[in-house]
Amino acid sequence: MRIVFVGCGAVGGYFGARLLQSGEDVTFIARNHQLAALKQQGLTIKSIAGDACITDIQVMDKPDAGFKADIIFVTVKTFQLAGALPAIKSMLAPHTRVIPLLNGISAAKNLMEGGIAKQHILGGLAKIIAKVSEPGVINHTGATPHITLGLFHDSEASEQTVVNDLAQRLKKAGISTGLSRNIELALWRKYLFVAAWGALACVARVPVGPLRENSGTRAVLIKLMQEYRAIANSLRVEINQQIVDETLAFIDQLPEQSETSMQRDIASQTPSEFDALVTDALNLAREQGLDVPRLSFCHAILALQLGQ
Ligand SMILES: NC(=O)C1=CN([C@@H]2O[C@H](COP(=O)(O)OP(=O)(O)OC[C@H]3O[C@@H](n4cnc5c(N)ncnc54)[C@H](OP(=O)(O)O)[C@@H]3O)[C@@H](O)[C@H]2O)C=CC1
Ligand SMILES: CC(C)(CO)C(=O)C(=O)O
Repeated sequence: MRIVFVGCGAVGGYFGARLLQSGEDVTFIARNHQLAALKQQGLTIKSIAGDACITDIQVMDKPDAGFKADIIFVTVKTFQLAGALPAIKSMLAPHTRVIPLLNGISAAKNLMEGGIAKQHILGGLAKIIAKVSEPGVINHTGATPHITLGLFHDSEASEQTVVNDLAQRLKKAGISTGLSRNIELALWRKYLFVAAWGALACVARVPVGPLRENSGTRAVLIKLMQEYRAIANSLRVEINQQIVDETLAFIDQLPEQSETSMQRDIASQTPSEFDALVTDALNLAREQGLDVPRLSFCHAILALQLGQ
């Protein structure tokens, strides 16, 4: 099975490397410094789950003519998805399945709006705390690396075979893998965590420790999570109080200094996933006629800072 990762950053590089170690046929579509480093020195993983150094990587900046994939994991950032579409499209054969591992709840929709037919797309999400520390080097510092796969509610039931086969390969590679019967809910659950925490953390400009310990910001965080929950519920995604409580409990046990990638990106004035994590949610709330005062506040402050 030919597995391609479009984007070889923290997520693509980590999971691609683990699949390579397990003997899978993996190709990366990469660019810039990462492309040069992968060609010259290979891929190095520095990880709390064990280091790895893999030379002789199959990597291209754009797929060769006629190069087709069986599985394409999309592992670029949300604002890079449109730019990755030509590479994805050129690797599609009728049986190819495309699995976005991006944060947010709109990647599948954006792939479809970008011209990728629905039958090619399966659901997925990644959990890991990792970053590219220097070209060719992925630093995994937190969380058990995990991938959840699942069919969308309107996918063909026969697609389950593809998902099951891929899950077996991921597990064989030592990757914690979950199969979700409700991938929309799983994506929203992750969204509730990373977007609500991220939006407030970007406004407050503090790591998670002070944000959750200060009674004022903790109260705002809880209300903001309820607003994300209300948006999900208005779309018939069953984020319930138990999920909100579990998400808060998860935030409560993160290392004090944790920050979200959107927070780091905004602080360093590099492009961020603000549109996918904050603006998308606000637009959905407006479409549904919901009053979301904390989300509106965070959006207004951040949009102003970002010059939008
Ligand atoms: N990092 C983490 O711990 C986690 C991240 N996520 C999510 O996963 C997604 C990916 O994040 P992450 O891996 O951190 O991001 P990175 O920035 O580390 O990696 C993205 C990579 O894709 C490359 N890229 C972008 N467009 C193209 C293109 N058209 N062709 C080839 N390569 C391209 C980028 O290159 P360049 O640098 O040159 O732009 C970069 O190397 C995001 O949605 C993120 O929110 C989810 C869970 C955890
Ligand atoms: C899980 C977490 C918080 C890891 O960095 C993330 O997905 C993000 O920061 O975007």
